[in-house]
Amino acid sequence: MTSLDSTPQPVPDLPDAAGTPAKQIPPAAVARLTLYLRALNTLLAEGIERVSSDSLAEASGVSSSTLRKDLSHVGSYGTRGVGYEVQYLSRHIAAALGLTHDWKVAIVGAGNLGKALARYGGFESRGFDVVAIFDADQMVVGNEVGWLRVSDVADLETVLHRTGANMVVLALPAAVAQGICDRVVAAGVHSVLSFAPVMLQVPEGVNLRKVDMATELQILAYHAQRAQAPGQTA
Ligand SMILES: NC(=O)c1ccc[n+]([C@@H]2O[C@H](COP(=O)([O-])OP(=O)(O)OC[C@H]3O[C@@H](n4cnc5c(N)ncnc54)[C@H](O)[C@@H]3O)[C@@H](O)[C@H]2O)c1
Repeated sequence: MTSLDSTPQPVPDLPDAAGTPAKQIPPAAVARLTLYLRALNTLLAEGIERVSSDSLAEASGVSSSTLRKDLSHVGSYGTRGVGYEVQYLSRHIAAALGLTHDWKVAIVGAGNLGKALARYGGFESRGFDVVAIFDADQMVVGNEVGWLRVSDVADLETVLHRTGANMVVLALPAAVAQGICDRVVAAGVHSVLSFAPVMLQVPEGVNLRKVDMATELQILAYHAQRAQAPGQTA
């Protein structure tokens, strides 16, 4: 049994741009690749075709040497004096991160958080299609959330299969999260993102990520406090 928290975890067998399995990319580098991708997509939207490693590093908030090392994991080195071709590199990183797949996301829990996530328009442009939202409360089932209608969690397995959902977000109370997670996994979904404030257990081979804003705020508070302490630099 494995249980992961929001600490970046090793990502095995990421495919390279050609779709063949590549060697494992260190978790911290995977996290930074998402930053580079975001910066590259901003450049693309601005019509910029080439970028130097220094500029891309600056836009991503990392050093040039870190950027070059991270990009070497996806086999993309750029050309000295010419830099990186923005569209090519963006596609290359997206492929390495598995973002060229068709991800269909189902949300379980149509409360404050679940509804906000379902209504957020920014997932689709990044390749994540929200295809279903569930709740157990019969006052909520059948309600419209964005363009979706809330399904009864009693029909979880049927709707997951019908919609082809391959990722599930848990926006549920802690007390029910493990039971729902078990059903999701038994239904064949192997990627779960949980907002529930509880440690979940999943079988080997299932990727579980936990988002915990309170922990992130505590880490931020720690750094802020250190920065304010006499003799410390930010
Ligand atoms: N990780 C974070 O940063 C973060 C931030 C905010 C909230 N949360 C957590 O996310 C969860 C949702 O928060 P919220 O504010 O949306 O709560 P909420 O009470 O508004 O929504 C929870 C929803 O889950 C539904 N539900 C309860 N049992 C269910 C079941 N067995 N199957 C399906 N649906 C069920 C409820 O009917 C309700 O609609 C909570 O556990 C909360 O603590 C985490």
